[in-house]
Amino acid sequence: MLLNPVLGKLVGKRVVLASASPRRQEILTNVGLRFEVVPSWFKETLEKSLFAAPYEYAMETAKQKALEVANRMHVKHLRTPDVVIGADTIVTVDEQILEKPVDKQDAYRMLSRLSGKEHSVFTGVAIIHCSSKDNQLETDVTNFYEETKVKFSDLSEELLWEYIHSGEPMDKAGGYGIQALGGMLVEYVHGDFLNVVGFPLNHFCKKLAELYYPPPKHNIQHKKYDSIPSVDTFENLSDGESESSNFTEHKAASKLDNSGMCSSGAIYNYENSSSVRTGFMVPLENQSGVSESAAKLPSKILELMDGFRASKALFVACKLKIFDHLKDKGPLKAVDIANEIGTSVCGTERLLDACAALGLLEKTSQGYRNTDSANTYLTSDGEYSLHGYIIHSNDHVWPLFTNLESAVKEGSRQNHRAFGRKAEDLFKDYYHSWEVKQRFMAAMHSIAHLTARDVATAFDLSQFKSACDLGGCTGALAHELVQIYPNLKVTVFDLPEVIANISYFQPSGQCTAPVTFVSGDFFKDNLPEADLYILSRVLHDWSDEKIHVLLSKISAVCKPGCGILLAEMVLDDEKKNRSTALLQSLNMLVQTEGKERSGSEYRGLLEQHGFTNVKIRLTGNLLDVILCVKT
Ligand SMILES: O=c1[nH]cc([C@@H]2O[C@H](COP(=O)(O)OP(=O)(O)OP(=O)(O)O)[C@@H](O)[C@H]2O)c(=O)[nH]1
Repeated sequence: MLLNPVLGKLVGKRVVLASASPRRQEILTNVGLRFEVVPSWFKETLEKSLFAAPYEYAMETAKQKALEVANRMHVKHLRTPDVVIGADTIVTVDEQILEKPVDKQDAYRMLSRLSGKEHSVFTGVAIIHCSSKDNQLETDVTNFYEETKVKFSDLSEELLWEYIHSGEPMDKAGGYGIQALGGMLVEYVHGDFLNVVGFPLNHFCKKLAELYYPPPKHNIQHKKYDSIPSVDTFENLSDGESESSNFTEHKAASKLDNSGMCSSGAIYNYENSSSVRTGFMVPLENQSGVSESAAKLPSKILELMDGFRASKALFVACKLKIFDHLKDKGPLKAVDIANEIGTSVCGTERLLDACAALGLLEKTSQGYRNTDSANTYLTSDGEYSLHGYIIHSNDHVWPLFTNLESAVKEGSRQNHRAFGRKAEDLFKDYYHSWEVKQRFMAAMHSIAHLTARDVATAFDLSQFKSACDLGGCTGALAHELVQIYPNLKVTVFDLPEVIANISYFQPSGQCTAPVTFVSGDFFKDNLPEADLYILSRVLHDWSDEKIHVLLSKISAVCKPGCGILLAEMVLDDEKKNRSTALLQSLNMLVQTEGKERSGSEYRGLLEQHGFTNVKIRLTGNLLDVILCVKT
């Protein structure tokens, strides 16, 4: 595909759009960019008089919007995004900056200023590349702006007020939307139309091209990307592995010395106008016998084809406790690690090398050591350890997924094939042995702990005095809730087998008094009284029929004003965009009678039981949150 190699460089990265603007979301979605939306909380209150030019104000605001999201995600989500995009659109006329009108009078003031005149629309954009070093967020900011000139016709008072009463001006810079009714006010546009709508796509692609395809060294002084690379240049911008696909590599590449060796040791060939990393070239002979890169290498498909290898390497490294073994130690040689854990040297060395290449370990001439992420997430005893979930994935999910074909053919769970027995009840499967129960609870605990803050803060829950976390397992979310809402009393309600086993997972040195554990089966037993019922990763386990049973029980004990908080991966209504959630739905197919559902599907289920005012928040973390109240 000729058009997408620049945006293709963002594939596989965690890209976040720090904007609530539906127009920006649409512009970027329309060109196939995959991203999460995390609206910025940065207030647009920078002192305008401090800026020499209006575009500097827009660029700075865009930067602050994006930095706020990058910082928040780094702290709250414990998962640093790779790229955060922020934007700010302003209109300038008669040396005045116009932003979004605060009310109809303000819209009138703006539009009457624009009537019959030419004005400028500036959008400032910030592209922030993020990384985490020693748990500190590191950011690399690229900032630019685009200007478009727009001329309005003379607008009569009547037209102005009719337009204002349409409601369109209110959330738009300068008080008009050029893409809709506001288009009728416009005599001409000079420049990028999408810039007026809120996002200068063309300039954005050029910036990405500059960042990801810097000009060859001998051209650096002369060549300026003053347009998106022409189409034949795009062909050189292969989407395959022959190009360095990573922003930091390009940073390194731009520091090349004369030997053609960059600081990371990769060799670059500057003979051609497109710089290529020779190590990843797949030489092909063309008719004139000249080698050229396999430009159409289907890297995405190859990545998917081999994805299971990377998963399994991670699983085995965790199972063998390699990250535990390396924790808090200097680099260790493969032979020492192999001797310690009782494995072959040749096999261990290959596994360690693969883990290093996957970014899980660092390899130096002295040996291997953990990355910061490995210390945080892959050792078995860290506060935010995912070890339990990884072992569960290896021992439980993996055998089930090997039967995915049968699950798809039969439309049902595959426990009998994977484990040789048909569990009559979903959770009986986990609780038949202490070891399996411990493993399952550790898995549930690690995800609940990692997502608890986002779930607890997605909505302001301070109006509720008591909450009952149905199926709340080890209480990870409950403990987070009582920290955030000190007046909230939380009861965790779960099966007796679970409640009997929670002590291992309780936070140490913390007052746990406000969390109470009650055992019972939410399908069979009376539910504890509460103002708010929480169902986190519960509904996805069950069929619609069972969900109706549960919701009608909750509805029966819920007074008006009481609510339900759901935490699930919420699918988009068309079920086509959120691959992690869609794969999770396959996961539900192989092991449960449930599935992941869209926002509309959850809304439909809840409304049937009198829970209205359904609000959905996509958190950008693993679980999204839905809040509704009983009317
Ligand atoms: O012709 C149009 N002009 C402008 C717009 C929309 O106006 C807003 C501009 O506001 P801002 O840049 O502050 O962005 P917000 O919407 O507040 O979202 P953030 O979360 O990014 O701050 C923007 O939405 C433009 O799309 C328009 O639609 N048409």
